[in-house]
This record gives sequence, C-alpha cells and structure tokens, in this order.
Amino acid sequence: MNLKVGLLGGGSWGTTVASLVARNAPITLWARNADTVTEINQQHRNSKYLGDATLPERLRASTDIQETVADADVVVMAIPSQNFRLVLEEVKQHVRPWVPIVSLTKGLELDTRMRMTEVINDVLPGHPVGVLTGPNLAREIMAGQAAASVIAMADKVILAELQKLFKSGLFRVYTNDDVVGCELGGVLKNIIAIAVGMGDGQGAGDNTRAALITRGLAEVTRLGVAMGGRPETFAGLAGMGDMIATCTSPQSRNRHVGIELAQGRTMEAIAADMFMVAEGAKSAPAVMALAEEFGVEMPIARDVYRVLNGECTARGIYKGLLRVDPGAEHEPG
Ligand SMILES: NC(=O)C1=CN([C@@H]2O[C@H](COP(=O)(O)OP(=O)(O)OC[C@H]3O[C@@H](n4cnc5c(N)ncnc54)[C@H](OP(=O)(O)O)[C@@H]3O)[C@@H](O)[C@H]2O)C=CC1
Ligand SMILES: O=C(CO)COP(=O)(O)O
Repeated sequence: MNLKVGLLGGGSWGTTVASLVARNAPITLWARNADTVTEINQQHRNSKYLGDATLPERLRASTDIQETVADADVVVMAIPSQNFRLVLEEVKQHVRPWVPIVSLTKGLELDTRMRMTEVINDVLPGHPVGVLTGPNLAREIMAGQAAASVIAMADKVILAELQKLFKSGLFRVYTNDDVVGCELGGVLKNIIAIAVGMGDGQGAGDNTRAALITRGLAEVTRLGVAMGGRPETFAGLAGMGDMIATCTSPQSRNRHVGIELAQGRTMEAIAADMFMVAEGAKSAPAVMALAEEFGVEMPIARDVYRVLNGECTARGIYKGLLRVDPGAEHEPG
C-alpha cells in the first residue's frame, strides 16, 4: 500500500501492531526510549517488551515525533491511557489536518472519564477517529498464532482502507461502525479480568471463573449500552472475545494484578513491581463514576474497585459473594 503510517508507543502492543502493519505499508514507530529505538533499528528486537521475538527488518523506529507523523497518512496511538493526551498534544504540532487517527488503547482518562477516541476528538477535532480492538494478546500474535480483531470507525470508506492496512496472514481484521461499543468492550473487560485473577489466585474453580466472566460480561454490556454501544457488539470479538482472552490468559497483566491482590498485596506494591501497564486498575475509578452517572449497577466492578482501594481484601470479597441472594438472571447482583 502507498499509505505511510506513524505509530506512537514502543511497548508490547504498539511494537506488535507496527510489525503487522510493516507487512502492508511503510511505517515508523515512535518510542520515547532511545535504547528501544536503537534495538529495533539495529537488532530488530524489542527485548524489554517482546523478549526474543524478531521484528520485520522494514520496521523503522524513531525518537522524533515530527519525523514519525509529519508525512503520515494514518496515525496509530498505542500510548497507555493516562499519558495518551500528552503524546497526542505533541502529535498535533506536526500531523496533517485530514489524517485518520486510530487508538489501540484500552483505558479511560481518569480526570475526564473520556474514552481515547473522545480524547482524540478533543485534541484533534475534525480528524476521522477509529479504534482497533479485540482478543489480541501481543506475545501470541508475535509468535505467529492466529487471531481476530475489529477495526471500528464511523466513516465506512476509510474503514475499508484501514482494514486492508491492519489485516495480514493469520491476523484477521473485521470491521464495525460501533466505535463506542468496541472501545468500551476493550476498556471494561480489564476490570472483570482483575476479578477473575482474584478468584484464580485463591484457587477458585472453572465454574467460578465461568460465572464471573458471564456475569461480568452482563454488567459490562449494561454500561456499554447505556453509554451508546450496541448490544451485539458486546457479544462479538471486542466484547465477549476480549473478555475470554483476558480473563483466561496467563499473559494478561490485568488478570495478573488480580492474582497478586489475592495474595493480600496492595495495588501500590503490585504496581511498583510491574513495568507494563494494567489499564483496569488505572481506569476503575472512572468506570465507577460512569456507572453512577448512567445509573448502571456493576457489582463485580464495584468489588474490584473496593479491593484496589484497600477498602476490603480479595478474600473478603469472595466470602461476601456467597452471602448474596441471587435474583433473576437478567438482573444485576
Ligand atoms: N499488550 C497487549 O497484549 C495489548 C495491549 N493493548 C492496549 O494497548 C495499550 C498499550 O499497551 P502496551 O503496549 O501493552 O503497554 P506496555 O506496558 O507494554 O508499554 C507501554 C508503552 O507506552 C510507553 N509510554 C508510557 N508513557 C509514555 C509517555 N508519556 N510517552 C511516551 N511513551 C510512553 C512506554 O514507554 P517506556 O518503555 O519508555 O516506558 C511503553 O513503550 C494499553 O492501553 C493496552 O491496554 C491492547 C491490546 C493488546
Ligand atoms: O487487551 C489485551 C488482550 O486483548 C491485553 O490484556 P492485558 O492488558 O490484561 O494484558
């Protein structure tokens, strides 16, 4: 393809998506860390985030945002949610006015409770905005295993071009015009994955995990639909698909946080040991505020939030589960 791509964010997922896109189009990957950039350009590796995985030789990295985005036809953002706006403000100085911006990020901005596509609209009004999301654990995709994803954008013509840009070999990319639903599926499943990790860390069984995933998906769907997403989106790759991958994979950072909380560790101590992002822990307060604003009950997310805050322990939450009287299946609780 003739489209030039600038991708911002040299972590696990940014590097993985850049490697996929490099098969289809010229791409520059921006990372703030000069060692990461040198390693990608000279050794075709990003060992901090992706171990021994070999990156395509045509993938070029840069520490210069201007060089990365000034002649880009598409800009892709893989920056964690709490730093997303900061980097986008720099992108704004150099990007051309009509260029589509695609978010890979699965979190909410804490202060504003905004989704990343809303942050993009805020900083770069007028640009076509999209999101790539789904059950996509970075290391598996780098290992060449098959995966499916969803690219969502309101403009169907640009959407079809973006689908061609991101899909390759065993990475199957479907289209969807429900940006809100797709984006919220990726954000909200992270908190349920923390709940599942809290159960797994205490030796809970497969039935417990299945119950949490199913009830978790129901509450995620309730909030997502109240915020404007379509119910069927939450039954698809961006909803149920990502929920299953994140809640069951040993590779998930959010599930890992839950397992550590189950050992009685505080979120502060867990975060101090992690160099990668766990978006669920960061976004939980914003999700709770949105649930209140939209009048949606999210009992599992609320319990996770209370453990993250140190208001109660993972063990206490699981004992509490048994004390709740179940009502009708379609009701919260
Ligand atoms: N990993 C995965 O499997 C998937 C992740 N995602 C989502 O993608 C997003 C990015 O995640 P992922 O790549 O995994 O995260 P990682 O934790 O692996 O990497 C984070 C990257 O962001 C960079 N970064 C953080 N703050 C800044 C900043 N202020 N300026 C510039 N760069 C910054 C880090 O740079 P440095 O190394 O210098 O600290 C690092 O390169 C998240 O929202 C995640 O939920 C979505 C699908 C799959
Ligand atoms: O979003 C992901 C997989 O689709 C990655 O999940 P974690 O951030 O929990 O590792």
